[in-house]
Amino acid sequence: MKSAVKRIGVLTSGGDAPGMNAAIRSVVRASMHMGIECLGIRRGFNGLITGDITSMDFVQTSGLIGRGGTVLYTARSEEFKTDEGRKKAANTCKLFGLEGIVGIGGDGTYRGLLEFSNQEGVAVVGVPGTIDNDIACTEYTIGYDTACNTALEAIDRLKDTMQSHERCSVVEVMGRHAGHLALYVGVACGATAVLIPEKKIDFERDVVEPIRAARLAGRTHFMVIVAEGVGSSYDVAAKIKEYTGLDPRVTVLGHVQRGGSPSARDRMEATYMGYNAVELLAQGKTNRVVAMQKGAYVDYDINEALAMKKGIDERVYTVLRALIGAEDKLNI
Ligand SMILES: Nc1ncnc2c1ncn2[C@@H]1O[C@H](COP(=O)(O)OP(=O)(O)O)[C@@H](O)[C@H]1O
Ligand SMILES: O=P(O)(O)OC[C@H]1O[C@](O)(COP(=O)(O)O)[C@@H](O)[C@@H]1O
Ligand SMILES: [Mg+2]
Repeated sequence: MKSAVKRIGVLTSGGDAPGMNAAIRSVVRASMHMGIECLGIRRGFNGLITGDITSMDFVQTSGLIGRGGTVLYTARSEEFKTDEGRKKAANTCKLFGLEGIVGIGGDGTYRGLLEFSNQEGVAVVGVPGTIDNDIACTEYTIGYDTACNTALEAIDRLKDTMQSHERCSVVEVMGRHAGHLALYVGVACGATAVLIPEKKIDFERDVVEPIRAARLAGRTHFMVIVAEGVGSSYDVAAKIKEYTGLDPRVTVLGHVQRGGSPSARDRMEATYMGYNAVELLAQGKTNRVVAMQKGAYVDYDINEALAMKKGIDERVYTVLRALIGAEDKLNI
């Protein structure tokens, strides 16, 4: 098959995620395999505006599969949200002969790609990369598995010292709009309570009662997981003190969750999705995003993808509530 594009660029944008490097490697090598030249665009959309472009080849992508972060750097570009910014980016594409862009990032990155393609006619494909797993069209985003495991490892360590001191721990997990990470980690660490932005919080029901139930069962240390999007974990801790008399310690896991060598799953997803993205451009397609649905790799129109909504996995939430001894009994 002859490729529809001869030269493309790859960029990473928004918050970084473990596995972005593996995706870059895959995009570059898949391109070479399909007879396409792939250039690296540094610093997200800013690099497209300023012409911050670097050549990429087989050797340069060697060793990238296991490296955290993104060698292309990432950025949040306000200028790209303007017509003038995108016009400058289009001139960069003309100068370097870029006919297509693969953008690895979150929903914001998809919006940027869409605006750019609509305004300037450059072919674009998005690859889902964010630890938040909050992109509606896909069950999985690159980085999520590693971030879950990183958070879990830290929480397991915290649990040791919380157990020794018979304390309550409040742990803030990343996710400014989404609670997928907090919920998953909460279930996996056997948390006493989990607070996520998708669920309206009744403090007595969702925090105090689970702590009480654990105490009545003989437990003397408690783990409360709070998603960033819920608000300040310090406020949650102060409220626990007020309601229970416990003196919680707060840990904000923060950006440590975004670092580290990607897990096997993230390396695999990044490699597959990167390959699929290049294949779409080679086939002459544009305005697509690669995704996973029911465990299979698929792709969507970006408009369609951005219009989709994604809630938390209600089944996981139900199981969590059941296992923390919440009162909402099922009628079976
Ligand atoms: N409506 C938009 N028009 C143009 N560019 C956008 C738009 N929304 C987001 N972007 C670009 O995408 C970048 C990344 O988006 P952001 O929401 O920060 O991260 P993520 O891609 O991880 O969701 C923004 O900094 C901006 O450059
Ligand atoms: O890097 P910053 O600007 O501190 O942003 C923090 C945010 O980025 C994330 O880590 C990832 O979000 P995006 O992938 O949408 O950029 C969020 O969980 C967190 O709220
Ligand atoms: Mg986002």
